[in-house]
Amino acid sequence: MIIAIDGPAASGKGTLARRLAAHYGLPHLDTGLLYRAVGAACLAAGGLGDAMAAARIAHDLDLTSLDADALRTAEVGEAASVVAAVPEVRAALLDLQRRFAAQPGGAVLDGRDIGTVICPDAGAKLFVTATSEVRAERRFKELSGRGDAVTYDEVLADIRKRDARDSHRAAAPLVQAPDSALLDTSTLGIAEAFAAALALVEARRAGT
Ligand SMILES: Nc1ncnc2c1ncn2[C@@H]1O[C@H](COP(=O)(O)OP(=O)(O)O)[C@@H](O)[C@H]1O
Ligand SMILES: Nc1ccn([C@@H]2O[C@H](COP(=O)(O)OP(=O)(O)O)[C@@H](O)[C@H]2O)c(=O)n1
Repeated sequence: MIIAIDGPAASGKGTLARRLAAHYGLPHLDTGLLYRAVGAACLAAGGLGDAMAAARIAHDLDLTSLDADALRTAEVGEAASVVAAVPEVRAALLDLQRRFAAQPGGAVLDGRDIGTVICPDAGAKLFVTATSEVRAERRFKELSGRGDAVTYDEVLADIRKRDARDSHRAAAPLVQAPDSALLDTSTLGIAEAFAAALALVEARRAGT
């Protein structure tokens, strides 16, 4: 079974994807990390202005060398969102994601376009969301907890700007797939959100 999980920044999709993958014994791919890795490499190479350089970096991306912790900063999130709007970058990352999804037994992938573009035939699709204030609070706690010098207001502004860019770009915009189940986690803790996500996936498996 392929489980596709999409949603805006810090909605909790990665947390749910990891838990669902552990529950079903499936491999998990955090596709945001791919775009973060391309964004970080562009920053290191001098900037985000060269779309073709970004596409080359995406094409040569080595999945085994991703440093997830180093990539989860606000600055890299913003850079990821900029390079993610480049169609050639998305095209360069397409096969890798589809191959991951095609593993025997299935996989869990989370991102922005999994249910719409990468795995349109996924057996279960979730669109995870929460209010921007709740998401900013969660991301603020996460980033300040690891020692990043950010304020709540900066995180909220960053999330709003990134969501707007991700939703309004021409290439694979962030949009809920019509056949996905909506899960709003604004008032749910992690355990409650996981229980709700599991119930939605089980309902899809049962064909209800
Ligand atoms: N339902 C929830 N309640 C409270 N905190 C949550 C919830 N879901 C996720 N979090 C926390 O919010 C932060 C962002 O979650 P994450 O799963 O990384 O989101 P995303 O993958 O959508 O960016 C993490 O620190 C995570 O532990
Ligand atoms: N499938 C995906 C995953 C991420 N992305 C881009 O990559 C950025 C970082 O994604 P992420 O999932 O790591 O971000 P968070 O939701 O964790 O903040 C997003 O803002 C999107 O611009 C995308 O375009 N498509």
